[in-house]
Amino acid sequence: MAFATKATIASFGGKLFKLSHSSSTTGTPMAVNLFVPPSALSSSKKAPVLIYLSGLTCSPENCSEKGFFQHRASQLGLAVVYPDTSPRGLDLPGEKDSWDFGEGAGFYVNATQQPWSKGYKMDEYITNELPSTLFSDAEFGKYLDADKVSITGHSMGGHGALTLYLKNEGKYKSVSAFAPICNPSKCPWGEKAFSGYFGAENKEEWKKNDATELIKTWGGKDARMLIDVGTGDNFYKQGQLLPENLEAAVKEAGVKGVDVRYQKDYDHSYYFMASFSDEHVDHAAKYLGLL
Ligand SMILES: N[C@@H](CCC(=O)N[C@@H](CSC=O)C(=O)NCC(=O)O)C(=O)O
Repeated sequence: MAFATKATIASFGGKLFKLSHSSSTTGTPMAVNLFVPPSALSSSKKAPVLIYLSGLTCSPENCSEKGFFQHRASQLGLAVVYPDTSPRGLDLPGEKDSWDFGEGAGFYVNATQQPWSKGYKMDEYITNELPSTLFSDAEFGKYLDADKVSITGHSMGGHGALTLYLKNEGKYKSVSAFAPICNPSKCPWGEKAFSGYFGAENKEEWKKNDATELIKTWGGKDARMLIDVGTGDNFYKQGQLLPENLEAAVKEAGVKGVDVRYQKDYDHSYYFMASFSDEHVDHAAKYLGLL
């Protein structure tokens, strides 16, 4: 059994499994939460999967506890995977010095610069190791449909969802994001993270990991992309998110199927997330054949 089960919690008629496994990509134990809907628990029908990527400082707990994805996912028969946001316990110098870099802030990239290249490989972990380990697991694989996967996320995780979707055309059926960082090469959070993970001068690597840059050369026809941003979000007001830059790139590149919505007065918190999580689950469900 690849996963150790730390807790099994009843939620909206399904089960939330709090799991841990040993990752060869990060070189650490990794926590992950998995919600299995009642339909998959009580029959042999496998559930399509939505991967949710969390923001800065988060663990798998934040969204499982207060994102309310399980509400609609349970009704529709969708499984939800809540991974962690970075390796933990590598003990790299400076790893815990700030809340927006290092532990809890892996940015879903493969770091190329020392010491972060030792284990800060969250792109590889989320794209390959975690799904292949889950889908082939003797206990949990039987619940999950490996051919029907979508991705979503919040803030740093919203950017992770956008970039992993754009980098891996066809792997995910759709993408959505809440208050995503849209153009990290141009905002303080992203400049700090990319300088650390890739090096301040390595702008080619920055481009390959920036959603606004990636969409300029994206080859797909229909982006199936939903983005919500709150107009009362202080991080939006401070220029950390820059959704307008993404919208401009979408327009210039002629990409179809991108819906960016500005939600009046909503902030950056999980009150915002929970208010729209049903709609993001519906967006995923539409392309996963559940609606
Ligand atoms: N500690 C910080 C605030 C950190 C924060 O707001 N994190 C967000 C994600 S921000 C972008 O990735 C979050 O999701 N926090 C967890 C939560 O449960 O709200 C500060 O002091 O400003």
